[in-house]
Amino acid sequence: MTTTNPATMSAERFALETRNMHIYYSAFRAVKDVSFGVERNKITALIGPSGCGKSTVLRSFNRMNDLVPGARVEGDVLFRGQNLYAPDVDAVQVRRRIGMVFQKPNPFPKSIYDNIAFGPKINGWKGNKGEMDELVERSLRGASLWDDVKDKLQQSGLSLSGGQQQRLCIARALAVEPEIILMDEPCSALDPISTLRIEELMFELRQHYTIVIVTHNMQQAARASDYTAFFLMDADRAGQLVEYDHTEQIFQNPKDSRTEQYISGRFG
Ligand SMILES: Nc1ncnc2c1ncn2[C@@H]1O[C@H](COP(=O)(O)OP(=O)(O)OP(=O)(O)O)[C@@H](O)[C@H]1O
Repeated sequence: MTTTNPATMSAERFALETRNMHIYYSAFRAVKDVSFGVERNKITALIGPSGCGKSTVLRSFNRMNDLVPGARVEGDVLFRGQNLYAPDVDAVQVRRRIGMVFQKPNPFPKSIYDNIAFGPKINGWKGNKGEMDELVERSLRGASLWDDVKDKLQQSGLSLSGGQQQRLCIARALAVEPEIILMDEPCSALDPISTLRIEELMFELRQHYTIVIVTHNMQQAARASDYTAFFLMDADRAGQLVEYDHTEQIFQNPKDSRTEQYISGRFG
């Protein structure tokens, strides 16, 4: 049967969709009237000058803003066609299906193995030890870290290099089998080689997951994303979406002159 309902069609195409989304911190409107769809199994980069609301938008995608007193979202944020902010939606379940990797690698002060096993366990993991071993291996392989750590799974996650710690955090996110991975400047604390490794990893992960990344690094957005959303503050300091398109289009032939000025380094 062909689907003709526009809401269902957009849920099939988009992993996430915002419609007239406004985000406030108490009385301050940080993000104004943002509407766009995040394509499934693609990498979408959010770019724009400091303070334009990139992280705020990213955090709205898995209800991380709920943890900030005074923060509130208006409008719709749809995940599989369902409003993430509907009263019957459990934010903890949302965060299981929409994982997050932060700017600074933040492994738990536990063994490498337990860093991975922790999430599934608190989510009510029912398997046996052998199955957990498999899940740990699969997650570490998924984050391209298995070969580095397979002989030292009981060592502390904090003993790894910065780039390895970030891949451990990605493995930890994968362990709870999310559909979407949000990354907030995941490479800003890493050296160029570790950065490239994470970018290669993102390309691999794209086969199975949808990725949204906030980055300050324009080269990174240009080389490592499929779609780019460019945000800018208006006169009231509220972040607005200026342009959203294929990354190639944004970087080679942007429609809005402000995008052109930003990517050519004339402001921000
Ligand atoms: N917890 C908070 N409480 C109050 N205001 C906040 C909070 N977090 C962010 N803001 C404000 O919301 C606006 C958007 O911030 P946000 O961190 O989303 O921007 P950004 O584009 O990610 O910036 P940067 O690139 O510097 O990380 C800014 O004016 C910021 O001061």
